[in-house]
Amino acid sequence: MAQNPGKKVGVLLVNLGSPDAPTTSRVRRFLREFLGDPRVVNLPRALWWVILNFFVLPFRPRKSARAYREIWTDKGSPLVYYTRQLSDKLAIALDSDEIHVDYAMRYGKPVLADKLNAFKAQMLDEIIILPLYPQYSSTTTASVYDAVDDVVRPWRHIPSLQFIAEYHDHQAYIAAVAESIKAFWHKHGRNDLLLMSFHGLPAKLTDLGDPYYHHCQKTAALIAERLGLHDTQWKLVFQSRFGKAEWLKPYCLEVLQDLPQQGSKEVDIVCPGFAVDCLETLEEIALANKEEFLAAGGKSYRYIPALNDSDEHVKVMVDLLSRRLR
Ligand SMILES: C=CC1=C(C)c2cc3[nH]c(cc4nc(cc5[nH]c(cc1n2)c(C)c5CCC(=O)O)C(CCC(=O)O)=C4C)c(C)c3C=C
Ligand SMILES: [Fe+2]
Ligand SMILES: [Fe+2]
Repeated sequence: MAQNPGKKVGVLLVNLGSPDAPTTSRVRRFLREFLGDPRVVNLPRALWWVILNFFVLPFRPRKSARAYREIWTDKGSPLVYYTRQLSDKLAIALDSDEIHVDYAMRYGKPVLADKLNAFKAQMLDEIIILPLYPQYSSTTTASVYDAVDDVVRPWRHIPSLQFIAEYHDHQAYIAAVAESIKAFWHKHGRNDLLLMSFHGLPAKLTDLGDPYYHHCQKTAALIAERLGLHDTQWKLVFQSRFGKAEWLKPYCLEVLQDLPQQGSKEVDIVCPGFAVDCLETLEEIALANKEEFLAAGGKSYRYIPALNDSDEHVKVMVDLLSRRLR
């Protein structure tokens, strides 16, 4: 990759994170850190502290741990495994002594501060942070910015810092997702309707200036366009609602429960907002929601995997970085 000779650059892929193990106590520890982040739950602190400690953490971890056990592998959490693989393969693809590639998690391990401090010890000239969130949200991307800021604040010498804020309409990303859908259809045949499901957010965040909803709409429309789909052949939905407030609509589960009565008994579902497979895709979408759809009268339901550590995904990362490295 072309870059200024002698300039040492660190590239850090950052993903959300997972518990260390699918047990109630480890999931509780993970959720305490995750849901304690004011970017994720933006309620008055004292009120949320009471809700979190008395109504969420005593109950949710048991249920979530059960879900994590459904998708846990001998290599650990799929999210952490695929992120590590992607990072390793990106390092090989960039093939440069001057570019140091690593990965970290916003919550849990590997700890973001450890990875940034390791970059500091290597006396890099520049650090590029690439959050693995194609669509920007204050709840995810901005939280990575906060965490990086917390780490570098005490440093005397802060190198150039670049953040890749989003890539929701990046040509290589859209093409990679569309091609992965085409490849799936080529192998398994094609169902009547394609659902594109994105992680949800509290709806009020859009009014407060969070562009996530618009990014998801744009990503989905571009993928549909690239696949040559008519409006009746695909639908955008939002999954993983948490709590009682209104989240972005339409809700994935409600749509799936209604579709069979409306005559759509066959669906394929893809989650373009998830760079790699995780609890929310493998358990909620591929397992739990499938059961609900079939119970509501659906006949065929297939989950199309995330880009994960595929060569095509590595190429997306190289393409995203190439302009920054030049
Ligand atoms: C409390 C509200 C939540 C917001 C807002 C939220 C936004 C958000 N999350 C992701 C990506 C992932 N979320 C994952 C798990 C997960 N998310 C929430 C809650 C919110 N997410 C919870 C409570 C959990 C934990 C599991 C559970 O108890 O249900 C994951 C999976 C992690 C894994 O280990 O596999 C991902 C990935 C995005 C992209 C997003 C906003 C755009
Ligand atoms: Fe989430
Ligand atoms: Fe979920």
